[in-house]
Amino acid sequence: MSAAAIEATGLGKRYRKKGRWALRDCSFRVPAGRVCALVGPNGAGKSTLLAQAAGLLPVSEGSMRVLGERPGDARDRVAYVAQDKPLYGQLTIGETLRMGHELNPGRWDAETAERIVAEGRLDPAVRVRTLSGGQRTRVALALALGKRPELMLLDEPMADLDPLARHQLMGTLMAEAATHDTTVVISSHILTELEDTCDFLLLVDGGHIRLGGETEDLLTAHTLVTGHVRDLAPHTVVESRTTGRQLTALIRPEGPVDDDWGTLHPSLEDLLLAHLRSPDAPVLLTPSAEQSGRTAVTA
Ligand SMILES: Nc1ncnc2c1ncn2[C@@H]1O[C@H](COP(=O)(O)OP(=O)(O)OP(=O)(O)O)[C@@H](O)[C@H]1O
Repeated sequence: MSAAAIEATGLGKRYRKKGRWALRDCSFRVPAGRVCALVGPNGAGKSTLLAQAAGLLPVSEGSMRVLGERPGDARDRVAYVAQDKPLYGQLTIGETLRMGHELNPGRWDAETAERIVAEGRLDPAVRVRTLSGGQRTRVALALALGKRPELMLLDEPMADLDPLARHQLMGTLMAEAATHDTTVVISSHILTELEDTCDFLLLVDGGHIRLGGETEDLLTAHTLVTGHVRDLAPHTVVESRTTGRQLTALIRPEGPVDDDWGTLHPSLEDLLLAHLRSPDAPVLLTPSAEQSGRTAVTA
């Protein structure tokens, strides 16, 4: 089994004593070198999980290892781009990149950081406080990629970028990740963006991991069936809906599927939406996402 970039065992977080759990009982691993989509509805716990992995939020329960270390200890090798992209407004873009250089001696990739800024046609002499939301995002990603991290934690990084900039920056991000074998964990609500770029998936909902594993494996483990289906046994049913006598269901086949049923391969969107609409569907972690010593499928 390949090394893990992130491993969590029984991970939990609550922000206030006796408050609601933002994350609970999360056990999973993200293998090194993967581009992992972190998806889930608003308030699911994605930002909490990323901030914990970045070493910025203490773990309330359970444990987490990042690049084999306690999260805070791995900070030099990790780049984290938070949703609000905190940058020093009084610095110019050029000064911001110089700060990146000084904070990351021996690792800093000035050429990449400067190229990302230049591709956005940003003047290095301009102060960060005068930038638009999307332009700040570009500078934050330039800082993150300039660090040449082993792990990038990106919290909805593309949300305020125009479609062209999003496409171009996503391309740069993926090319850099592939060249340097960087692990990327990226949260987003834009499923199409993730479908094209991510090879690993974590679905968080209500503070729990619902799905985890190689995207291909998770898709292959499911089938969309339609037809005059009365009994879906022995298959595991994620979601089923009936219109008249016609039934449509997303199942995890537990053996051959009836020849009379129509079958389709689900898209990533089919898979995620069916799980989000069915919070009681059993959890599925493929072997690459499960913690060593745990079973492949946990209910
Ligand atoms: N600083 C905080 N204090 C108290 N509760 C918080 C805090 N930050 C987050 N929470 C709560 O923790 C839960 C998870 O929030 P989190 O921001 O991690 O979700 P998310 O999946 O990133 O959501 P979104 O998609 O809207 O960004 C929510 O119920 C939220 O209200």
